[in-house]
Amino acid sequence: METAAPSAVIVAIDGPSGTGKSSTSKAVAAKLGLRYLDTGAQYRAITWWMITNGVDTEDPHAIAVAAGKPAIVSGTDPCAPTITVDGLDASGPIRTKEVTSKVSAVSAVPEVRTRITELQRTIAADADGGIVVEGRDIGTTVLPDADLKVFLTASAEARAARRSGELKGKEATDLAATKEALIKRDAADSGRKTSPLAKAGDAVEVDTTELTLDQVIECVVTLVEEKRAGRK
Ligand SMILES: Nc1ncnc2c1ncn2[C@@H]1O[C@H](COP(=O)(O)OP(=O)(O)O)[C@@H](O)[C@H]1O
Ligand SMILES: Nc1ccn([C@H]2C[C@H](O)[C@@H](COP(=O)(O)OP(=O)(O)O)O2)c(=O)n1
Repeated sequence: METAAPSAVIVAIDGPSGTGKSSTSKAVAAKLGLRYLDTGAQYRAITWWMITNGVDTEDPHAIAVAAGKPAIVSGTDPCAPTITVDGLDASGPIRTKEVTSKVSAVSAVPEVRTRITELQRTIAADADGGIVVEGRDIGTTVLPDADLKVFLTASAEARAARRSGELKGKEATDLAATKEALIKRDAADSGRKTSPLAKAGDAVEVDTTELTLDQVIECVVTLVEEKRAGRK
């Protein structure tokens, strides 16, 4: 596996849904002049492609056969991240309830993980100044040599409240249903055989339940700066 230039810092941020991975990673990357990669968006993009191309998302064999077909391209500017599938802007369609309900099944298929993991490693290796990569298995599988690994957690109540606040006005939602869907997705992501959601042994765990987003961002920025100082 190729690695980025020695001065570059690679930060892996993992954790379950609603713990603040995306918001924290984007802000940390923007503050520190790093690139940013949302790996969940890539799994959502391949799921959207399967749905729109008539692939049965409950058939792992059909998913495996199609896994190499879509061209998925991620733009890594933390101030304006983008994702396209076969040249089409997928940033809106990948956030629908349908994609959210099917993404765990699609991302559990080993051929999908191999394909997307390769893309992620290439993007990280090409990020000259360094990158913040967020997901579920970045510290454990995708970038096990990352300079800093952070594992974000928060209570299911806090995570559901954050998510339903976000969904309001877009698609009908209620707190109990959001919490139930979130717990179901956590269980599927943590229980799959290939590269499950897990904290790496050398990750710093940050419980964000009682923290504001700004406090979490500050905490991670400090951790990155400490790592950089330690390498000098
Ligand atoms: N510490 C926090 N306190 C309150 N709200 C937060 C916090 N962290 C994130 N949020 C909000 O919660 C929602 C989900 O955050 P997000 O970064 O998308 O989480 P994840 O990527 O882990 O699913 C967003 O609307 C975000 O603004
Ligand atoms: N590194 C990753 C990132 C996401 N996934 C899968 C599992 C997740 O439920 C989905 C969607 O991830 P995403 O980060 O967009 O989800 P949330 O923002 O937490 O709702 O993708 C994965 O398997 N591995």
